[in-house]
Amino acid sequence: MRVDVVSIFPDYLAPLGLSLVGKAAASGVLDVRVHHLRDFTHDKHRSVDDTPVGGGAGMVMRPEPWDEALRTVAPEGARLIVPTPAGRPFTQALAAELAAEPRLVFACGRYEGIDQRVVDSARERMPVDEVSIGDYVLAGGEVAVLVMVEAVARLLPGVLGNPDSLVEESHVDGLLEYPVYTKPAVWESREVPPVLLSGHHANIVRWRRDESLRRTARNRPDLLDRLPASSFDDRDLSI
Ligand SMILES: COC(=O)COc1cccc(COC(=O)c2cn[nH]c2)c1
Repeated sequence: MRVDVVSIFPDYLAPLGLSLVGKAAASGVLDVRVHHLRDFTHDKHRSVDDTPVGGGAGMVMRPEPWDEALRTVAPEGARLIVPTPAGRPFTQALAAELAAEPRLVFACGRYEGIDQRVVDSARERMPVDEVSIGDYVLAGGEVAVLVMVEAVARLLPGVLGNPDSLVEESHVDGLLEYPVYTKPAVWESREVPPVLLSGHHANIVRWRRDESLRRTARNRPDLLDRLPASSFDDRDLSI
């Protein structure tokens, strides 16, 4: 997979060279390229923003540099992702969908945002997703890109040491993951739940499912509404 990122703060994307994503890049599974938006300006001050039409506080990113950057960086066949508080939610399902794409381009907005005509124009050339990583406002899209690239990269074949860990994790089966424990069996007088030491695989599976349901009911009751009724059969969900 090739990933291009356009930003006025390209150094913000340096962490993509580290750890998991860095290894994926080194192994050739992922090819990440970061571009400076100002390289697509032609005025003396390399300006990328201007005052908002219609008034209002702050500045808006000008269409010309973005249009040139995206036409240069994102030829046919790429999918454009624009992080924005006004976007559709970024979910594990969307991460899995993006992991199947050959090319992704991320546009990092700053200030009050990018002139909307850039997005409208790009939609005529390629698929465009305006995506939110959460209901809060950041100073720019760069951090959201780090989040999304990591969530996507870890799904790529060969990136995770143990791909089995992708099966039982939060949001894969619609539930939150059960609590996990390691040695020692007793730590600071706190025992690991005995069922996990019992060696009864079926009991362990059931306990973990119950804990997932309990944790989901406590932290994310909204997720329970989406589950098929069969998910609950005879379970007691007392939290
Ligand atoms: C058309 O899209 C745009 O103009 C995007 O413009 C901006 C402006 C300010 C900040 C951001 C970064 O995204 C978030 O804050 C964000 C994403 N998820 N949750 C919060 C993006």
